[in-house]
Amino acid sequence: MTPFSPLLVVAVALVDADGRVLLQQRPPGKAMADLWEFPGGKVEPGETPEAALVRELEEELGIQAQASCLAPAAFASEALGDRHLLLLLYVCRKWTGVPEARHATALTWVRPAQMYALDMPPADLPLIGLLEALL
Ligand SMILES: Nc1nc2c([nH]c(=O)n2[C@@H]2O[C@H](COP(=O)(O)OP(=O)(O)OP(=O)(O)O)[C@@H](O)[C@H]2O)c(=O)[nH]1
Repeated sequence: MTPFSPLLVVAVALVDADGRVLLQQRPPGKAMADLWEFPGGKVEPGETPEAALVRELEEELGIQAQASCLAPAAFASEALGDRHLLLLLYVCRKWTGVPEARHATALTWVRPAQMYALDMPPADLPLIGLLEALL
């Protein structure tokens, strides 16, 4: 039997002072192009989830967050092509710098209830209600 080897991805709901959450739009030409997603990405071998998220925030948005400011919030478990995605969602309210779209097509700040109107990856859909309850 093939061992179960999930794709481990970390993502974060960056929450501003008005309770809005940052989403970024995936660029054209990539899988799930144009969908709105939480900043984040794959955990590399040997990395902790928190270190991976700190790295992704710097790479994707040019902001600095401390691992201690990343609060584990929810997770998603979803088939993704021939893999199985485990997505760990953190909440973060404190960072340094102003997010800029270094990889994404665009950024937007929205309340969780507004996410239902956006096209998001299937794994993210159950996370919207959880964020509504949480924030
Ligand atoms: N960052 C992020 N990834 C998500 C979300 N939802 C979701 O299904 N994913 C999936 O999780 C994986 C994230 O890995 P990634 O960001 O490193 O990969 P990528 O496809 O953008 O590009 P890459 O493999 O060229 O780096 C992608 O397959 C992405 O579609 C989300 O809300 N945020």
